Amino acid sequence: MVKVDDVVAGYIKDVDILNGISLHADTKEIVCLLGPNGCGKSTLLKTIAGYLRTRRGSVSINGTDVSAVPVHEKIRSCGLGFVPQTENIFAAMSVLENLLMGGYYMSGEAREKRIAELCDLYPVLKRKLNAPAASMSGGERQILALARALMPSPRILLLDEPSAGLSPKVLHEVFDAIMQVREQEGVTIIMVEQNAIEAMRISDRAYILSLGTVALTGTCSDLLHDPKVRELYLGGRTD
Ligand SMILES: Nc1ncnc2c1ncn2[C@@H]1O[C@H](COP(=O)(O)OP(=O)(O)OP(=O)(O)O)[C@@H](O)[C@H]1O
Repeated sequence: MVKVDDVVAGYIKDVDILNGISLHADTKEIVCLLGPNGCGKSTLLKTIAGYLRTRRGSVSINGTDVSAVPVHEKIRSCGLGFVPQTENIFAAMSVLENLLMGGYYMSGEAREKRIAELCDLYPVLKRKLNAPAASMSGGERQILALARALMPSPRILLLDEPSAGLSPKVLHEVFDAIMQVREQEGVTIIMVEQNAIEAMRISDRAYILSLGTVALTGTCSDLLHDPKVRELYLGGRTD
């Protein structure tokens, strides 16, 4: 379980971007973070990952305060995976080399076994294993970025806008891949998204942020059926 308790954080001295945010994600839950541009979604994800230090409050994983644990240590010892919004693959390397980089800390045998498992889960990786990552489409790149983060079998995955720049059809393929991660690997997922309705369709709960605070939270089925939420946060869509 991931717990964020009353967190304040920011980039510049005396300027707080997160203003006392609390949230949690239970084991095997998919939780999405929504809200307008600049409200602090990516900043919250970076703070959970450990790229940014908390100025107040705490981030804990399975009851242990990990607020001061740097990101590389969280990946190595806390079972955390992080897929940033941009520059999330090594374009100059092959698909195989990207996966090997994801398993940097693993033994050779464990890496090979894990690559075979991920190729079974995502056949596009098997088809393109020796191709340069730069030759992949946008959706394929997102699946590679996801698979690379999955190499060390994380228990918690943080995804920053996995559907950014994708067409609606490809977006659904990437979201299907995310659901597979939860179903087949039992991973807890916290995901920042701009495609709010689509993200809520695959998530259990959502937090809608505003100016670095939680404006609304609830189950996605409740939020999706709330006319006020649709009017204020979902662009008035009724489908
Ligand atoms: N590296 C940085 N240095 C200083 N300020 C930053 C930095 N990154 C983000 N910010 C500021 O923090 C605020 C929140 O940004 P953040 O990227 O968390 O928002 P967001 O909700 O993820 O937005 P978007 O939906 O547009 O990606 C913005 O005002 C942004 O300008």
